[in-house]
Amino acid sequence: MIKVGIVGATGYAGQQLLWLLFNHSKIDVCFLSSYNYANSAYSQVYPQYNTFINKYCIDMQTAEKKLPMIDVLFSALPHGKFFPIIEKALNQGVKVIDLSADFRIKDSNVFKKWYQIEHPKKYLLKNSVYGLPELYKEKIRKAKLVANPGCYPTASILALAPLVNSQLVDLSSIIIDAKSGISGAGRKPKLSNVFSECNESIRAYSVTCHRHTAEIEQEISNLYGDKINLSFIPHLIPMNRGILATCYVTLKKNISEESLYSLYEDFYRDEYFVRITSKLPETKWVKRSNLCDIGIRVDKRTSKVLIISAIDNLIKGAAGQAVQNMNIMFGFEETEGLKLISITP
Ligand SMILES: NC(=O)C1=CN([C@@H]2O[C@H](COP(=O)(O)OP(=O)(O)OC[C@H]3O[C@@H](n4cnc5c(N)ncnc54)[C@H](OP(=O)(O)O)[C@@H]3O)[C@@H](O)[C@H]2O)C=CC1
Ligand SMILES: CC(=O)N[C@@H](CCC(=O)OP(=O)(O)O)C(=O)O
Repeated sequence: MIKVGIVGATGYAGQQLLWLLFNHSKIDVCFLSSYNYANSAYSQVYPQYNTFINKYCIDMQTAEKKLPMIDVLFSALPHGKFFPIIEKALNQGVKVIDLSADFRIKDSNVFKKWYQIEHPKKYLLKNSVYGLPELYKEKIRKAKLVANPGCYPTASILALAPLVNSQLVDLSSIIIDAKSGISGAGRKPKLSNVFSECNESIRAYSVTCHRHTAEIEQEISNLYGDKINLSFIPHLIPMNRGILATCYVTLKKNISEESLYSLYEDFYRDEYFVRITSKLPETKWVKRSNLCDIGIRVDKRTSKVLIISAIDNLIKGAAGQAVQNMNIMFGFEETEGLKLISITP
């Protein structure tokens, strides 16, 4: 059994993480931190845990004192709130999995441009590993600090990786049109996320300036071996969870849909959580699972390739991927606690 602490356990991602860890056979959860609910019973915040989780939430100062008890610390705090404690955890030999964006962008100048702050722990960036297991499994195995990817980047990078890696892509052509359910914005109340503001409506937001553009570009450029700029357009849609990313790419030469399917199947041959599907993905087929479904179509009239991916933003896009990373870091089966499939309806 390994001992786990979660800071930010009362947010949507933290709660989803606790739900997954509760069903994991090798985990003992030692503490749960909250900001507004410190000293409240966790089951008061989320009554579905009544009789199952008897713990009380603690504040960050108390969490810090409990670091010597644990083997791994998950942070599901908002960006920027984890910096004061991360060093203390690492210095005490605690492995860290950070669900925020604080350690995803390797170049601190790029981080400053997109997050508008000077990175306060630059020296930790060189040792952080981008936690996308389908690309970085061996590095994750040895990592002490894993930066869990964002939800949109997970869906987008997995959709584009095989094609970009094959060097077939026209560099200037990539457009990602992505849609997210509202839980992607977290539990913290915000007027624009209120039911009557979002229901029966779809809106694009942060067009040309969403911070995930930098994260996707970093990984796509690494795969290609040269700097790639791309267009990323997120949309908010009126459902609780799920992301659908439609990626438009022009290839340097014509290639059949069948060959593209073979390319993708080969690339993800050993990856349990990626399914290459002939039927086009829908969020409902991956909801509440750690799966990423990917479908491909070639538009012969325009020579464009369309790659469509679907994930659950809170699982493969956050907590499930974090558990997948923990499994790899601690030598457990990668799928432990994550063999979940969607329920219909
Ligand atoms: N939602 C999603 O789909 C995804 C989220 N993420 C990332 O995961 C992290 C958590 O996101 P999410 O769960 O959506 O956010 P929420 O707003 O739902 O939760 C944030 C959590 O952090 C706590 N918190 C907030 N401010 C502070 C503070 N100043 N000091 C200490 N604790 C604080 C909150 O406590 P309390 O509730 O008690 O106030 C809560 O437990 C973020 O970094 C986000 O970017 C990553 C991928 C997907
Ligand atoms: C719908 C919605 O608001 N989504 C969030 C992305 C959440 C996420 O995955 O990303 P981070 O971990 O980088 O915050 C947004 O657009 O900021």
